[in-house]
Amino acid sequence: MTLGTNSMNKDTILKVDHLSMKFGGLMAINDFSFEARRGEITALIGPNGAGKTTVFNCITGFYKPTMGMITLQQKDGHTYLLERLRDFEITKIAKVSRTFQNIRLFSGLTVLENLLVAQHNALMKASGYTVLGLLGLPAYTKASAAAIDKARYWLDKANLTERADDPAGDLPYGAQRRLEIARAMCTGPELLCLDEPAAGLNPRESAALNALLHSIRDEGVSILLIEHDMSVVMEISDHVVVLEYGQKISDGTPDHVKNDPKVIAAYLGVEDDEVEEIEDQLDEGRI
Ligand SMILES: Nc1ncnc2c1ncn2[C@@H]1O[C@H](COP(=O)(O)OP(=O)(O)OP(=O)(O)O)[C@@H](O)[C@H]1O
Repeated sequence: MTLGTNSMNKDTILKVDHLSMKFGGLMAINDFSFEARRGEITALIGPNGAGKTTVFNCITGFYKPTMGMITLQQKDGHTYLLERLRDFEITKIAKVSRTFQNIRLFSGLTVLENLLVAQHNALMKASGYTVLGLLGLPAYTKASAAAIDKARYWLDKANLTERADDPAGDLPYGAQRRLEIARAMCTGPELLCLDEPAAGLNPRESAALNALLHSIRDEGVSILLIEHDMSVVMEISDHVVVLEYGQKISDGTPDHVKNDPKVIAAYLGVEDDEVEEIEDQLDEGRI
């Protein structure tokens, strides 16, 4: 659902208000609110089972939240209530793209073909949805050239140009991850949501991923990611939000969050008041 324009701060791209999600008797997300700013990398972190994927699934339309509002504000000021859109509308109209924990490429298609398939909607629109359009309309020819240019651009950014004609399934794991992100970028998102992009990567692949994410941010695209690898989170994020048992326990810069006793307690699985004692023991080298 579009809200037209509104009075939200123009630097906010995503506003999650009082989100709750219940599975039967389990309150997986409980009154969770946060904002992601435009042009920033925001990381959503928390221990296993904290509710990160559930929040992602609510934002990207895989789940309908039990309660709450998720507002996406585009650069031109148009806003959409994501919980009222269907998942394909979230990509197409609200311009939110996502990747998944498990790689989902067309492994038998080439790297380039994967990037062209992602632009299928734009190409079909230019064809007027007719075979004649596909064969002769100048609009289609123009759109098709633009799709190839965009694919080339993201191949280069993802450092995959040399592998363009290879089947996607033949790429090493880290390159497949970058291809998935390049494919999501070919849909022209304003917000890119990444579910554990660094999972299973070696340090070299992880560095290549960080470089790609920084170049995406530098183009003004906002990124929201779930990540377990704290070195990745601390290195690339501008803003970190921490969830525990479906509730927000911390929100701020990577430095702020890293030193927040509530976060340390959540990750170590101890009570808040035990944190100071643990910090002393760490300082004294007793643990
Ligand atoms: N479809 C579902 N049906 C029932 N319970 C669910 C469903 N999806 C998630 N849950 C439960 O909701 C809670 C939050 O799960 P979620 O997967 O969102 O956490 P997470 O922080 O992403 O965990 P992880 O880091 O392990 O991926 C868990 O207790 C999980 O078992």
